Parts: sequence; C-alpha cells; structure tokens
Amino acid sequence: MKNIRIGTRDSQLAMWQAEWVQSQLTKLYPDLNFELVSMKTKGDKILDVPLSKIGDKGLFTKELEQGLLNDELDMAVHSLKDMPTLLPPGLIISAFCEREEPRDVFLSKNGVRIEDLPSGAIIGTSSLRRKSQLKHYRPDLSFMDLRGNLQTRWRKLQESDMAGIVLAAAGVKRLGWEERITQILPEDIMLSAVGQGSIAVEIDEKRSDIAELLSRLNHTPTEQAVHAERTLMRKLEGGCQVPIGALGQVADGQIVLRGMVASLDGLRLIKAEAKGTDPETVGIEVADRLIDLGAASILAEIR
Ligand SMILES: NCc1[nH]cc(CCC(=O)O)c1CC(=O)O
Repeated sequence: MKNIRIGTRDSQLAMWQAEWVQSQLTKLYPDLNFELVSMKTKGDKILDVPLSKIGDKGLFTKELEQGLLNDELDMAVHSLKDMPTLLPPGLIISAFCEREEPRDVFLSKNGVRIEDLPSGAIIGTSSLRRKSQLKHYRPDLSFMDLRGNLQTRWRKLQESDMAGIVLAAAGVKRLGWEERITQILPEDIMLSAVGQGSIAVEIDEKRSDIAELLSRLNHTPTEQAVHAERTLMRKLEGGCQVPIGALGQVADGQIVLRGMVASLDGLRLIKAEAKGTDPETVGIEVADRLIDLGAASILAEIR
C-alpha cells in the first residue's frame, strides 16, 4: 500500500488539523496509507518573544517546507493564517479547506464580557492586530504579552491577574473548548486575521499526483475569500506582525471583502470594503482604498 507522509507541527491544534486532513483523505482514498510526521518549528521553540519582535516570515512553516523540498514529506498541513502571502519558490497551496468560524473570541476568567470589564482590566494577547483594535474600542484596558500554544495561554490566564484572552474561534472549537468562550467578538470590533479559520495544505508544485488527491479537499468559496484577503495583505506588504485585519465573505459568487489597518495605539483605525467576482481585483481595490485613507503611513510608522 502506498504511503503518503503528512507533515505537521506538534502542537495539539496542529495535530488536530493534520489528523482531520488525514481522516478526510483516508475516507476518500481507502487504498492509500496516510502517515503523520510531526516537527517543531522555530515559532514553537522561541516562546518568550512576541512574534512581532522575532520578525521572521514563515516562523511556523519553514521546517515543514524544507521537508517538502527535500522529499521527506508529501504534503504539509498549516493554519493558513500562519502562512506568508508569498511562498518559497516551487511550493504551492494545493487545498484551502472549508473555513471554520473566522472571528475571534473572548475567553474571560469570570465570564465578564469585554464591554463590561472594569477600566484597567488586563487582556492577554501578543497580537498587534488584536491589541490595536481593542485599544480603539476600549482605550482604558491594559495588555499583557501572551504567547505559546493554546493550552499554555489558557493556563497562563488562570495563573495570572489577566481578566481574559482573545483567541481565534477556529482553534478554540477544534480543541473542544466551546464552553470556555465568553463571547464571539463581532467583526465591527475585531476584524480577524487574513486566512483565519482555514486549514491549508501545501505541496511541491511538481507533485501533480498529490495535487490530484487534494483537489477534493479544496473548498471553492473559502479559496475565493482567502485569495482576496491574501491579495490585500500582499498589496499592503503586511505579515502577521502588523495590525491588519481582513475578512472575505462569498455569497452567490460575489465576494465581499472588508479590510482594516490600525495604529498600535488604536487611535487611528481605517476600514474599507469592496465587492466583486474576482478575488484579486477585490483584494487590490480594498488595499487601494485603505492606502487612500492613510494606511501606508500607519504601516510605515510601525515598520
Ligand atoms: N497564531 C496561532 C494560530 N494560528 C492559527 C490559529 C487558530 C486556527 C485558525 O485560524 O485556523 C492560531 C491560534 C489563535 O490565534 O488563537
């Protein structure tokens, strides 16, 4: 029986996602054997520095990509959100799996909603996107850097005087933590990260055999939405280390894309929106509108 190697990081969320891909492929192709190969990435090893300070592209992906290029892996499963908008030469995303809930959620220690927190309450997050938007919404809150996998972040919340943490709904749901959610943050307050909620499967572009297997895992509306989001991100030259949010929603072949850029202090926050049928055009249109409204100077200050 032919053996196909699926690369993944070894965090609980990454393993859940890779096992999900493995089980989907096993159902579709019962005559093939799908093996999980787990690896640690630089992002898993450096845990005491906010991602925005490490400033490296592909922190969570590079080791797996090396595996693809060295023929140690046949495919690599990632959270799309963790993938740079430009991939290393020779690699492609072969499947964008159907997106889970894309929004962020608030996990509060005592079940207090974000609008009801007292002034000065501490929120745990290292994400510039989350911090900037929350500062804009509640300038009276405080923040504490918080990194590590989801288990670590939940444990730190319990052990500290933080009032709550903000996480992606998708990861929280995949770990079965729904009952820990205090509230889903509406996208008007907290626009999610580019690609959030979608699992991407990356391959060597020469492996048409693997691409054929994966074509059945691709979800076209998700692909269109995230294509528009990633086009916007590329045009603004943002990585996951800048306060940019974007959410594409597809209905009847129309893509509605919303984008957001904010300053680190949350004082300036710009939003723009466009709709259309071509993801690239829509992505560029929203990026251009954001630039017209001052996004370039906000981003230049941050870099
Ligand atoms: N930055 C880490 C990361 N990468 C993807 C997810 C969630 C899963 C997803 O977006 O598909 C998370 C955790 C989080 O931000 O709460």
